[in-house]
Amino acid sequence: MKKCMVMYASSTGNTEQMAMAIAEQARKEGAEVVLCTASTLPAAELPTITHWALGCSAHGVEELDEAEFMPALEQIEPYLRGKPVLLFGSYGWGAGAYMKPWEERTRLIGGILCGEGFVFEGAPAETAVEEGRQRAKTLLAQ
Ligand SMILES: Cc1cc2nc3c(=O)[nH]c(=O)nc-3n(C[C@H](O)[C@H](O)[C@H](O)COP(=O)(O)O)c2cc1C
Repeated sequence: MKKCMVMYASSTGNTEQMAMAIAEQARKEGAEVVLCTASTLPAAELPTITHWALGCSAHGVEELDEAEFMPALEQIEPYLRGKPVLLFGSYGWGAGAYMKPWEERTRLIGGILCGEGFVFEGAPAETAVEEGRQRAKTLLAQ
């Protein structure tokens, strides 16, 4: 049984909207889904997860959210080795530049990236939500 964690941090709800769409699609693909925020990470679930969808918006100067997201990501990273990982998140003005170092970091710890990190501007438009659903399908097909 595939078990997908959709873990995210979202200050104004933009990345959260995408997390919901990805979680819904993952369920449609037949996976058990654990949907949580970075601050409500259920640590006991981590060893049981087979597929990962991790969402964080652009923070700082093209960085991940240090306060809420990074502590959860650091807890999760040991479990990403050899597993399919979809990265996603919303940005405001930087065209998603923050995603590249995150992709590299994920590769270095042995995560199997499900394509490039998926970025979208502001609140996700319906076209972005549809791409998110497609990304979730691709993730769960691995
Ligand atoms: C403190 C702070 C820092 C930000 N830094 C960036 C940035 O470096 N690059 C960027 O494109 N957007 C930046 N943004 C904009 C957010 O990424 C953008 O508004 C996004 O849609 C928020 O998504 P969320 O509601 O999921 O957190 C920043 C926003 C805040 C509040």
